[in-house]
Order: sequence, then C-alpha cells, then structure tokens
Amino acid sequence: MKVLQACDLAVGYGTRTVVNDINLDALKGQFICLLGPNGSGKSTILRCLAGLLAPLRGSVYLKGNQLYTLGPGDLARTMAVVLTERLSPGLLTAFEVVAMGRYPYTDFWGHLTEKDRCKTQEALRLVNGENLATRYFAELSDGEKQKVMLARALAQEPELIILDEPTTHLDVKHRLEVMAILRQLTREKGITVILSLHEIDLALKSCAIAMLVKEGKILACGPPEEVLDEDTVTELYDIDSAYFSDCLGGMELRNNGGTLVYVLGGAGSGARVYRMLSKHGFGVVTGVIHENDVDYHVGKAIGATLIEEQPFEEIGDSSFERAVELIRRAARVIDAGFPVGSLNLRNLDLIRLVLAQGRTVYTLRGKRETEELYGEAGSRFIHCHSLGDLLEKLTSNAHATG
Ligand SMILES: Nc1ncnc2c1ncn2[C@@H]1O[C@H](COP(=O)(O)OP(=O)(O)OP(=O)(O)O)[C@@H](O)[C@H]1O
Repeated sequence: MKVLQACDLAVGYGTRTVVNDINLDALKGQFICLLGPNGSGKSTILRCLAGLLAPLRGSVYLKGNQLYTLGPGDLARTMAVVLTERLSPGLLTAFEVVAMGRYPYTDFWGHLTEKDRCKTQEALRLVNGENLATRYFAELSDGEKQKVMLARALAQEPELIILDEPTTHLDVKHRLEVMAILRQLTREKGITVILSLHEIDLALKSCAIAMLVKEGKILACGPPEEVLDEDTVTELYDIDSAYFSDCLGGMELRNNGGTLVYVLGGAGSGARVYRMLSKHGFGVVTGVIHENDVDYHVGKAIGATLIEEQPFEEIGDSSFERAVELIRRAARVIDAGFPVGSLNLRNLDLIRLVLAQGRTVYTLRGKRETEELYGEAGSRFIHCHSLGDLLEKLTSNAHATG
C-alpha cells in the first residue's frame, strides 16, 4: 500500500527550484532515507512531503489524497513530523510534551482522557523513555530530547513519520538507539519512516530505500545495497580525502604516503595497523593478502598498496616476487601477528628473508610465538606489546634504520 507518493515534484523557495523531478512511492512500513551533501535540499524535500512547504510543481499524495486538500486533523492522524528546530516548551515535563502529540484526538480544550494518558505513556515506553516522564524537557540532554520528540510523534499514532536529521548531535549510543527504535516501528507497527541522514553507514544498515540528492536532482533512488557503491558515494559527496567501501559499509581516510612501511597482515590483524600508520603519516604497503580477507578491503579503502592473491589460493610466485621487491623498498617491516595457515605460509618466508638480510622486523606477536614460528631467528624481532608501543618504536631514533 502506498502511504505517500511524490509525482514529478519540484521543491524550492519563491522562484528558486532547489530539487527537481522527485518521484517516490513510500510503502507501508518502509524505511526511506535521504542522503546528500549540506545544502542539497533534503530538508526542503522533507518539508514539502510533510505539507509544510507548497511544491513548485508536481503533487504529493497521502494515502491517495492530494496532501494539500487534507485538513490539519486528518493530516495529524496520519503523519507526524520531527524537524530539527528545537522546541522551547517552557516548564513542561517530558510527559506533557509527549502528550501534546495527542492533540488530533483531544477536545477543544486539550483535556487528556485516560486513553490519551495511556497512549502517551505507551509512546514513552516505545522510545525507552519512561524514566524521563517527570523531568523538565528543557533540562534533558539532546539525545533525551530527541527521544521525547520521537515519542511525541508516536503519540499521534501516525502511519507515517517524517524526521529531519534525527541523529544529529547524538552520541553513537543514542544514534544507534534512535535508528533501532525507528526500524522497530517500521517492522512491528508498520509505520512508514522517511528521514534525512548524514551517516552513510547508518543508511546502509537501516534503510530499505536510499534517495541520493545532489545539485538539484535525485542522483539515485533504491535499496542502499544497490545504490551506495564506491563511485556513487564519491560522486555524491565529491570526496577525495576518503574512500567509501561498500563491502565494509563505511568510510576510510585516504593514506597519503610518507615513509613506506610494509605490513604483513591477514584475518583482521592488519586493519588497525594500517589505520594507525596512515593516521601518523606513513605510507602503507601490505601483502601478500587474499582478496577475500577483511584486511584486503580495509587496505584498499585507505589506499594502501596491495599485493594480493586470489581467494583460497596458496601464495603464488608472481605475488611473492612482487612482495619481495616492495619489501626491499620499504623503510620498515611489520609482522601484524596474522594467523598462519597453509594458504599464507609464504608470508613467513618473506619475514625470514628480511631477517636474513639483517634488517629489523617489528612484531605484535609474543616472544614464545615468534620462537615457535621462526626458531632461532625468533629472537631477532623487535617485540611490541601494543599499537602505541609499535608507533613509539617505529618513530624512535634508536630503530630509525629499520
Ligand atoms: N527558508 C528558506 N528560504 C530560502 N532558501 C532556503 C530556505 N531554507 C533553505 N534554503 C536553501 O535551500 C537549499 C537547500 O537547503 P536544505 O536545508 O533543504 O538542504 P539540506 O540538504 O537539508 O542541507 P543540510 O544537510 O545542511 O541540512 C540551500 O541552498 C538553502 O540555502
């Protein structure tokens, strides 16, 4: 069932069109997210879908009816809107603010019936905010206020909720909590949610449909798994200092080179080392790494030089020889403590080769483990007990010749 429909919509202010050609079918229980750079027009679209701004062209239908023909009561019983503007409700408690959401159902004087009180309590429960009921709204934190505003929208018992940047100013816990609540509402209560977000990873993990807005038009609209690929995200935000990995579902800051460090990683042991090195201005080379390894994807996302091997293949001669060449050029070599199996045994040979040349290898393994893996040569490593320790040793003059 289509709850909200936008047909050939153009939105803007006065004579200025902000976004053109918007078409959207929002179905019952669907979670839809608008993504785009600052000023691209997400809020303007949401205001228009919410009936707060008249379209420049085209139409919006709410359950089949032209939005602008509906009276405020009908509208409020179907749609709730949570915008970014902060509410200043004087000395009202959170319960009283949530109860304001009952206005489509109360009498002229706004008297709350027992049912209204129950619905208000229920809305607070749905956002895990029962403990906030008696506190003054003005004294709540941003995250708590956001939950209360969401509860107020729920108290309206709407079929559709429109939210503008509901995760802004929230810490990671509250951000995830708000998204989890919204997702639960779509699944369990069949409420349709349309919101704008700045976090691509949250959109990817929560929404059924992502609408990408840029420079006056809709760049793409569809399941985020399909529309949020590396090239589209780069185009959407004009990013060149970071890279979006659709496999990892997040951004990585680009490695800008510097002293070249060769990292032998695998199975996630390399990822945190790459990030730390990249952050501190080192250039990262890594391998031999299998193309299905998480370290491969992180390495690729930060722009490290990769020496890769086919998934589930033993390390072949050509990748081994390339690794030997790049290790020779690297100023430092790090053994990130990767698990050793039949497919990556030759990475141990690479390390043995470096040791045989009289060079230093920094390792995150314990002494006993290096002795087990490398025999006598195991005593020639520089052991680092943490990433901080590794960084200190890498940068200290004592080991500058690495
Ligand atoms: N009331 C207004 N009158 C005129 N122009 C406006 C008004 N509100 C916003 N704009 C302009 O419309 C454009 C789109 O703004 P909008 O707030 O919709 O973008 P947004 O994608 O939500 O941005 P952000 O991510 O920064 O919140 C901007 O150029 C903005 O300056």
